[in-house]
Amino acid sequence: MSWSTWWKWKWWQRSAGSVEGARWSLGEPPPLPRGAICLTARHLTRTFGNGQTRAVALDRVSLDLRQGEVHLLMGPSGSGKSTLLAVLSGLLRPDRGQVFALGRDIWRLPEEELERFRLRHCSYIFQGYNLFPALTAREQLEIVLKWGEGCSPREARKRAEAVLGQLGLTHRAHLRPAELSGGEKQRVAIGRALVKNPTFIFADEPTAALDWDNGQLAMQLLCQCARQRGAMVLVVTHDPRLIPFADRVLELADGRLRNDGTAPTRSSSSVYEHTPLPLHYKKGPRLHLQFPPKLPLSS
Ligand SMILES: Nc1ncnc2c1ncn2[C@@H]1O[C@H](COP(=O)(O)OP(=O)(O)OP(=O)(O)O)[C@@H](O)[C@H]1O
Repeated sequence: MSWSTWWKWKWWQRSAGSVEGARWSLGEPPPLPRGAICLTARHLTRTFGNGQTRAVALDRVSLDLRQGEVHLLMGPSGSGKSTLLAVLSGLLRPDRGQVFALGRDIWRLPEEELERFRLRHCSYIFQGYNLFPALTAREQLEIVLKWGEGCSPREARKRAEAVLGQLGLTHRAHLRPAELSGGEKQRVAIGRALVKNPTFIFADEPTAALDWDNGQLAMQLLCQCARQRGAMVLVVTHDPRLIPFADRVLELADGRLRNDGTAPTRSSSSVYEHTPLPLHYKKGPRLHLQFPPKLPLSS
């Protein structure tokens, strides 16, 4: 391959949002193989309040999370699930303990570097969608690319449209959140999480506000992201019906891990692959995400 062909190929990878291209541009090592430990927590402790109102949300929690796998974090209300997700994802500083992500102790990074790390590697999905009311579905995705990666408007639009197309939302791209159904809003939120090709996806009760059909669809999208794109997915949930989608299930009780997910769930990928789509989605084409999205070579 000549130098100019190589350069064009690298440019295309980068502009197409490919992980390889993005990593190359950051001078980072190649991605870890599926199943490799990519995020490690050691002895995490987090309390809120003091004196009589002191609550121990996390009590010396240690765990390992793996590339390309879907992890469920379960436990009773108040057991510390959201706190653990926030600490692991760089949103909430622990009182004690360490979080190693891609070999870096994230809570030792300077604030600016931590922010860059979150922007580049982490995506968040919440029960309440957290969409901007004034932006259309397409703009919700574009803003992530323009603001987070400094993409040109043209490139951002192309990538946003490609992901919305794969989510079956092309015909809804011009609508604002108030004009979308709950399931569509969650698909936009998932699209916004996926469009930047994150290394880690953190989802807090992503299916809680959805009916079961849309909940399954949301989980299928997250599973595809893990399987095809190699993302580490961590989902906080109360819903045991999501267990068949997971590679590993971690259980918290009173801020302590009952099990650390070391034992994988029964062949979850085959369960996932054979989970039928909800009936009304069978009428349309089956959703298959591709990472990076297929984009035309000419811009
Ligand atoms: N900002 C806060 N201020 C005070 N206490 C808090 C705060 N956030 C969490 N806590 C306390 O920490 C503990 C764990 O809360 P957390 O929200 O992590 O649990 P959870 O398992 O996610 O609960 P749920 O399933 O109900 O969302 C609870 O006792 C909670 O009251």
